[in-house]
Amino acid sequence: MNRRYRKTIIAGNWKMNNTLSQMKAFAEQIKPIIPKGKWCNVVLCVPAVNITSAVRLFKDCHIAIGAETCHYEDHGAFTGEITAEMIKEAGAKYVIIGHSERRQYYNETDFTVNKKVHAAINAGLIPIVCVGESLEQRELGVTMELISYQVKCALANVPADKMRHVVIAYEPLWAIGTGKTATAEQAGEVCQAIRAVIRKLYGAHVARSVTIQYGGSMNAKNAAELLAQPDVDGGLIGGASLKPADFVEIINSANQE
Ligand SMILES: O=C(CO)COP(=O)(O)O
Repeated sequence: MNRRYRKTIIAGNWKMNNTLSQMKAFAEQIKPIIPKGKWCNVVLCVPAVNITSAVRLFKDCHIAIGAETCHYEDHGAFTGEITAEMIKEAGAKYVIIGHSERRQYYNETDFTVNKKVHAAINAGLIPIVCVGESLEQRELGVTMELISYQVKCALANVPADKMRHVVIAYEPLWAIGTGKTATAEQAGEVCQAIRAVIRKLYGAHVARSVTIQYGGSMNAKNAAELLAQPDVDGGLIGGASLKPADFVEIINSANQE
């Protein structure tokens, strides 16, 4: 019922996959099968070099485009990096911030995640902020504390009126690319806890409006069950977003919710 207050967002995270020609082939395959009168929002986050082409290629089928990271400064001597404004001008609407692979391999910290969230908002992009615990942390029983800490850090000094344009993605590290999905109950429980943190920070009205996704081995088979959880408002999908038929099946599951 609360879904009326917020958007369901199915977002693919292509990571370092799909060249321009592979993306063109994907677009050809998905166009005839993607549902038309959809009400969930569909996003593909693609490698930065392909953002402009992706915007053009997927316009007809109403797929919005996102980047996979951005820098937190608005310009400067940061060889190889790109700003949120560059992403925005390239035509993207979203940017993933703080993905666990960025945290693990590129020294992304809760502090830089917060700076990037601000950079994204200032540029007019919707940040998809990733949080999630490792298997060790889950086994130690500190999942909720950790998630709460990550959410609070990411949203530090973000004013309430900007929260309508912030998406949180709960991605347990042990479920990413492993084929091991969180149970619907586990996903629902943590997404509910994230909403409770947002409620404490911003009040019930804002908490009700924020889209919270689940990510981690979501696929055509398990999507419906995960998306049936009242606090799971969509998915951030890696592997299955590379296959047009599977991705469409996930979109169809979301449309039925
Ligand atoms: O990291 C993810 C999305 O950001 C999840 O990846 P998989 O769906 O491949 O597990």
